[in-house]
Amino acid sequence: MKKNVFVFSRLAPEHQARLRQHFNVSLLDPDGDIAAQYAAALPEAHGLLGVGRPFGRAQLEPARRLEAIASISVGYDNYDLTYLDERDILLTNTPDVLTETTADLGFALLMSAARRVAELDAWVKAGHWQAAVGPALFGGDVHGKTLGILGLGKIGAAIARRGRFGFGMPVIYHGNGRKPELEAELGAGYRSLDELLGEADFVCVVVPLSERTRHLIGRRELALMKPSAILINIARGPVLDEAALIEALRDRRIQAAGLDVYEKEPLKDSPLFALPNAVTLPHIGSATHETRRAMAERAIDNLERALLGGTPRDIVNPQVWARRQA
Ligand SMILES: O=CC(=O)O
Repeated sequence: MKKNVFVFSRLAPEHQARLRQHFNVSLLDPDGDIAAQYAAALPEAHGLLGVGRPFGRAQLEPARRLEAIASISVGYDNYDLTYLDERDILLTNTPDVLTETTADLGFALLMSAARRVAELDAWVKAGHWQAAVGPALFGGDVHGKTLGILGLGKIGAAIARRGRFGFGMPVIYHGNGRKPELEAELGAGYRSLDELLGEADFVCVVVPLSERTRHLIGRRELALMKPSAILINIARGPVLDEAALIEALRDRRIQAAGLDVYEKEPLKDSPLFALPNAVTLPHIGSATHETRRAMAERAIDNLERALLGGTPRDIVNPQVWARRQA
């Protein structure tokens, strides 16, 4: 008998068709009664596929047949791993396929914030361009400036390569531990958090959200940054204390910020909207046609292996898988 899969995010028709080859598939209709659809689907589901919904004890308690969840994302901070462990529910994610695309977006934010691309685009379209621009609208250089990476994982390293080899930027980094191979490849120097904040011209936040990294950058840390420095966040909103960041941007205690993620998404009625030195994007780090397709395929592949046999490529909680094999 086919197992049941509930898809709680948008999925392209060809991916739906692929899933239907092996599973009974039900799809969340975003225009319908969301709570009623979850209530109907969860008790039957052996597998879940999608992105961006908080899944903890309260949400998953009714899902008594659930064996695996395939998240179409690299981040999985919206899952309660302790509860998944308790329930023996396997969780997979989609690393690797989004690394370069997300690094591209990080660099786009960096360039945009430094050269005021978004701000001046709006200025031109508002009809303000009457004469050659003067120093009031100048930006700052990117090439040759010091690039500070908080979290030199795969995406952090991909941003660092762009900076080092494309823009001649010295790279410094802070994270859980030293990365000798990347230090050699990038000529990167390890710094304490405080040293990095004081030295970098660009601080790129690329750490996963966890209890250790929640509000990693707050008022104290922002005060350590240079007044000319630019902060980029493509990780998760709560890694920054957003209220403290807004104050720092408003008072020009740092130069600018490039943000793709926020404490509460979608971002609505935020003081950030009034700040020309904040570039605000709608959580689009991996949002290209090619990469979203690759992520969906990787997630489906993981789910097929988890429910049909074979080892999924991207297991977040390997102890669950190990118990299942024992
Ligand atoms: O934020 C996006 C992801 O985690 O893939």
